[in-house]
Amino acid sequence: MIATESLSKRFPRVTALDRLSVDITPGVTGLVGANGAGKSTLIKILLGLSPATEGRATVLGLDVATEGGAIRERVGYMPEHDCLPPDVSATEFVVHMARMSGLPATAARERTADTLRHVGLYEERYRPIGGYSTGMKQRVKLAQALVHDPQLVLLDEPTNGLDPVGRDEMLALIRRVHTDFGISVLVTSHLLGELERTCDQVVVIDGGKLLRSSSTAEFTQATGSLAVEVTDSDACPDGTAALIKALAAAGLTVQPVGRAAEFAAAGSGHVVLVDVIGDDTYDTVRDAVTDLGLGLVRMEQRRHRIAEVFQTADSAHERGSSDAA
Ligand SMILES: Nc1ncnc2c1ncn2[C@@H]1O[C@H](COP(=O)(O)OP(=O)(O)OP(=O)(O)O)[C@@H](O)[C@H]1O
Repeated sequence: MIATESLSKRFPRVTALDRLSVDITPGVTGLVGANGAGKSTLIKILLGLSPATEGRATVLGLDVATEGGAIRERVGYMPEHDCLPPDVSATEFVVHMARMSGLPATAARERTADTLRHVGLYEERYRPIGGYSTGMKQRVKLAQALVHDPQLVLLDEPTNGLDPVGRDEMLALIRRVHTDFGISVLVTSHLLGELERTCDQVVVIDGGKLLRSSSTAEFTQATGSLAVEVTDSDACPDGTAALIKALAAAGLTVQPVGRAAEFAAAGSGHVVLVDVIGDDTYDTVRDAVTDLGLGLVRMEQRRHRIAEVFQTADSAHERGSSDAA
């Protein structure tokens, strides 16, 4: 769907993209990188709006250097920054954008109504945009990217400025753009974690260079540890501590509860991580829980979080540099 080959973009003082080669397949793809990593620069090159200094790129098989117009007919773009006129309503603005994309007047009005309903802005669509909340403005930006029924949308930081609930709603909406309409999505974010739930593929860039491009499933593959959560009982007022002791006595390695912060954040603090050494580890855990008379809330294979993949790489890198030093 998108392919870049040794793509570079140099500004006088900074190299925004540095020989980036990546293949992006249809579906929902996250483009992750810190501020200044080169995400917006890449999007502008892919739209044919800004020329690359070196290298090549194609979008839907079209060359960004020579076929920018054809690309923009087939691709929707949601820019990062606030760019909406405050004095017109969402309906007026999105109809205008649909007309600019070449839709006839009636089709533009119909598509606008459908698209605004889809992004959850139906009730407020006749009010001036200047009075909208940040979340509503982000939805208008998304609607104008979708209104001409593109094959692909490029969404630059669509969750920027949103609170946690707004972020979740926007991410769910982005997922539905693909599942309900079959439109492929490239979405940028500086937050690795939020794309893990939304994207099929994640591309990570840093300083304009590709760090990694993998399917989300590869990033989050199962680890060798088991997350176990138990209840307390009258006989064992601290069920977790009793379980840790029993499992250690049975020869299993139990990691400190503090490592299970992601589960604690989800509302359950009593999780222990047990290293799986074979199929009988599951039986050992079950038997220990039963012998102690505790309730087993869950026993599940733990998966990597994407951020951990990079933390591990960073600490290995730091260890390497201090060894060298
Ligand atoms: N027109 C420009 N002239 C000079 N430097 C630029 C220009 N556009 C971008 N840059 C620089 O290129 C680098 C990459 O910028 P870019 O906007 O692509 O990053 P980003 O990953 O999108 O970050 P952000 O999320 O903060 O926008 C930055 O160092 C930026 O300052």
